Parts: sequence; C-alpha cells; structure tokens
Amino acid sequence: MRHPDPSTSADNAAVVTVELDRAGVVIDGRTIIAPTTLTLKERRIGVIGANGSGKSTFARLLNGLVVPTTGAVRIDGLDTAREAAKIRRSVGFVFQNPDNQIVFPIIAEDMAFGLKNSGLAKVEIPTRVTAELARLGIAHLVERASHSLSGGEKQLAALAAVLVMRPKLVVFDEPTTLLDLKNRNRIRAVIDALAASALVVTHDLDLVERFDRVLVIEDGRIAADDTPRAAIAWYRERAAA
Ligand SMILES: Nc1ncnc2c1ncn2[C@@H]1O[C@H](COP(=O)(O)OP(=O)(O)OP(=O)(O)O)[C@@H](O)[C@H]1O
Repeated sequence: MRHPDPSTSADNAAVVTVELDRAGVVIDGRTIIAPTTLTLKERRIGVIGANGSGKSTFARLLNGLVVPTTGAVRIDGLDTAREAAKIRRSVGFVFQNPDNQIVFPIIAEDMAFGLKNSGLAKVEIPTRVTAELARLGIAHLVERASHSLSGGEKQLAALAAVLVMRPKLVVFDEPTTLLDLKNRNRIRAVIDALAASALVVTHDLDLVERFDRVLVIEDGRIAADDTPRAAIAWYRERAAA
C-alpha cells in the first residue's frame, strides 16, 4: 500500500484544466488537427485512434511542443503560444522514444539537470533523484551510462526524469510500445498510482480501460469522446468496418 508523504511525494495532486479553444494545426496546407474546442479536467484521459490520425500532434499541443496555427490552447489559463516555459514546469511530456528525452550520459545527471534549473537546493537533488528511481523500481540504474540501458530501462529512466520534476499533468505518448509485459505492467501501475493527472496516447486499449475519459481521434478530429467502455467499443467497431 502506498502512503503518500507530502514532503517527499514525487507527485502533485492538483488537477490541471486543459482548454482547447478552436485550436487547430495546419502544416504545409494540410489540416493535421481540425479546429477543436474542448475542456479536459479529468485525472485520467486516454487518447486512441488509427496511425496518423493526429494523436501525437494533439498531445504535443498540451505543453507547447506544437503551437496551434488557429485558435488557442490554455493550461490553467496560460496560453501555450506565449507561456510555454512556464507551462512546461507543470506539464511533463514522456516521449515514445526515450532517446528523444535522455540527454546526459549518466542517468543521475540527466535527472539532476531539470532540478538544478528549477532552483532546487543542490543538497536536495540526489535524494529526489534516488527516491524517484526507487519508486519506479530502477534505483540500481542511478550511475549507469544512458546508452548502456535496454529499451525498457531507458523508457523507465525517461519517465523518472519527467516525474522527478513533480509535474501536475503528465502527457504520455505511447508509453508502452517498447516494453515487455513486465515493464508494461509496471508503467501501468505507475500511471495508476500517480497523484498527478495523466493524458495517455496509446494503441494499448487495455491501458485506458479504467480511465475517466477517452477521446478517439480520426483524421484530426475528436470523433468520439466518452467513457472508456463506450469510446473503445466505438473505435473497435470503426476499425472493423
Ligand atoms: N511536423 C510535421 N510535418 C508534416 N506532417 C506532420 C508533422 N507532424 C505530423 N504530421 C503528419 O500529421 C499526421 C498525424 O501525425 P501524428 O503523429 O499526430 O499521428 P498519430 O495519430 O500520433 O500517429 P501514430 O499512431 O502512427 O503514431 C500524420 O500524417 C503525420 O505525417
């Protein structure tokens, strides 16, 4: 059983409000995300849909990695086009490919980098890093060279580097794709236990079946927005057609 201690908990329990206000993305004249208006306040949100439907682009809109070409995206009232640096302090993004995320040669250095920039006292950094790695069951990786890790270990280390910053919302872009069954279950348990809100883009429908809300994206539009049961059933039927 988990006993959260506010002084050491790696999570932040506040719920984030995401607002898309006619937000759309057009690249080279092609509509990738059609103008979309929606508010997300749930703690667990799944985003599913076919390859190339726009899921990653949608996810990237939420922390300013992609800026809408029409309309606006606001996180707790902050516009991603104007306040991306501030927003990234409360919205963490876990990339599908951890190589896009891990920058430093040693895992502990990679995790310490963001903490140093956030102004955390130097003496507190190793404790925060160690605690986060331990929470994900990978404390033994702390001094390992990033390039020597397996795909699954890297994925978990990249996740640790995001969570150590204690974001209020964690956006996951296909977090289980590289993982074996054991590590997939571990990520699933980590998402379940997060005090932070989570939005998860995935093809793994089981992962979102107990979430609060699931969006199905089709050709850059929110084609279904429902309970997991209803949204997944809609998507399965659509995929079978
Ligand atoms: N920077 C870009 N330049 C041009 N096209 C892009 C860019 N980013 C995304 N696209 C295109 O937008 C469409 C949606 O891409 P996106 O990665 O959002 O889809 P996805 O639903 O996450 O796909 P998958 O399930 O295959 O990962 C694709 O056709 C993709 O090629």
